[in-house]
Formats: sequence, structure tokens, C-alpha cells
Amino acid sequence: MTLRVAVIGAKGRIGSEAVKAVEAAEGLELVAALGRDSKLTELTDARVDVAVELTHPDSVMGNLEYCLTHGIHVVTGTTGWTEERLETVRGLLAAAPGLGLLIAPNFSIGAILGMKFSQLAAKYFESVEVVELHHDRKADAPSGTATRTAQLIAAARAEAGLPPQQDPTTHSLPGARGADVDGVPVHAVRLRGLLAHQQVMFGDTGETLTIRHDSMHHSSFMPGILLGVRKIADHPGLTFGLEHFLDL
Ligand SMILES: NC(=O)c1ccc[n+]([C@@H]2O[C@H](COP(=O)([O-])OP(=O)(O)OC[C@H]3O[C@@H](n4cnc5c(N)ncnc54)[C@H](O)[C@@H]3O)[C@@H](O)[C@H]2O)c1
Ligand SMILES: O=C(O)C1=N[C@H](C(=O)O)CCC1
Repeated sequence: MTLRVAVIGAKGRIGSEAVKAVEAAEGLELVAALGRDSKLTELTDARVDVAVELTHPDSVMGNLEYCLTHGIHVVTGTTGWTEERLETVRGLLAAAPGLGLLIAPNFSIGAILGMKFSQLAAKYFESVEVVELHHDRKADAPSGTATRTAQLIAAARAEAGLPPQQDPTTHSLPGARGADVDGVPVHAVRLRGLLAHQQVMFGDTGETLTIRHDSMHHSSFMPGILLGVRKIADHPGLTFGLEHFLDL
């Protein structure tokens, strides 16, 4: 059966790459490509099965609400997730049994493995800091990937009974020690020429371990998006993280 797919945010950096990927994919048909000025009714008019949502933290909630109240599964990579927003989408999904929503902070397989390796390493090191580096047009900071990585590390540390990290710094400019995500410092670099990069730095007595991932091109996200599109109908409810669709 051919899946009828839409891309919302089709003219954006990742959305335009997703349009090409869906068009080239076997078993998928691109039936709608929406930009900022498009009407969401185009989705229902085109009888879309799965919408790939790649827009902006200010737009994503409205798009998800339309899809989930009109019988359309969604795969989104848009960032800016908070517990409050997740509660809202859980409510929408509760009213739409059988529909699936995948929220993927990162679609790149390498980035997902980097998160997994960081989760594994977390309990063995006293210190950890996350540095994420992105292009200069990125809307949000820290990145969704870095936030998720820090949350996973913090949960693994807590589960292992590690105490909170100590920071003996007594003199610093505000922001110099990064943002605090569940006790893990996260530093965000924005630089023209970069795309999406992250290094997780662990330290303990006499050694460090750095887990680094680099996305050099938006094509790195496409296999993950296509996997999400193909699998989402079999995963009703909310799935947070593409790792749940991988055999990790
Ligand atoms: N999860 C991942 O792997 C991954 C990878 C790359 C980017 N992203 C995220 O995807 C989002 C988009 O990133 P980008 O670099 O492509 O940004 P971008 O600004 O290049 O593209 C976003 C596009 O969405 C459009 N848009 C905004 N509101 C819209 C709406 N209501 N309806 C339709 N279109 C709308 C904009 O006009 C723009 O063309 C960001 O949140 C980014 O962090 C996620
Ligand atoms: O380019 C972006 O913007 C990206 N956003 C995601 C994030 O915030 O983690 C994934 C990487 C690219």
C-alpha cells in the first residue's frame, strides 16, 4: 500500500530535503507540500496518511492539533518541547485512538547512537558537560538533541545513585557555565558554516571521554524521517525519540 505523505515546512532547510527524500522513496507518495502561507485544509483535501512536520517551535503545536484532530499521523522533528507541550499533545492523542505521533529531537542515526553511548557512559564519570554547535540561523538554544541528551544523562546518573555534580566556580559572568539541564551544563555555539554537531564530554580522575557527532548535510536526517513515516501507523500514541523504532 502506498502511503500518502505531506511535508509541512516544505521550503525550509530540512523540509526541502524531506520533500526530495519522500518523492524518491519507494512506497511513499508526496501528495502535499505546505509552506508558511498554505492552508492546513490542503492536508485533508489531499487525504494525507502521514504528515512530516518540520517548521518552527511557534508553529508546531497548531500543525499537530490540526493533524491529530483530522486523522493524520505525524512525524515531527521540530524542536522546543516542554513538559507542558507534551501534556497538550498527550491530550490530543487520547482523543484520537489509533493515531501516532513521533517527536524526534534528532533523525540522524549517528546522533541517536551518540545519545545512547552517552547514556551508557553517564554512570562511570563524575563530570559531564554537553557542547552543541549549530548553524547561525537556528531558532532555539540549547538544541533539542542537547536537551534530550542531558536529560538522559541526568536520569542515568540518578538511577546509578551518583550525587549532583559539584561546581566550585565562585566568580563567573552570567552564562559562562552554560544552561543547566537537570544538573548537566549545556553550552550552545552558533556559527555560520556549521550544520548540527554535538560533543558530550565526560571526565574523571586522570581521563576524559568525548563522544562527538557531526551532521554535515541535511541528507543525514532523511533515513530517520523515512523510517518514522513508514513505522508511525504501527505505533499509536506518543513516541518521543526515533531510538524507539530502532533495534538498539
Ligand atoms: N529532528 C531533527 O533531526 C532536525 C534536524 C534539522 C532541523 N530540525 C528542526 O526542524 C525545524 C526546522 O528547521 P529548519 O532549519 O528547516 O528551519 P527553516 O527556518 O529553514 O524552515 C522552517 C520552514 O517552516 C516554515 N514554516 C513556519 N511556520 C510554518 C507553518 N505554520 N506552516 C508551514 N510552514 C511553516 C518556514 O516558512 C520555513 O520555510 C527546527 O525546529 C529545527 O530545530 C530538526
Ligand atoms: O538545524 C537544526 O535546527 C537542528 N535541530 C535539531 C536540534 O535542535 O537538536 C537537530 C539537529 C539540527
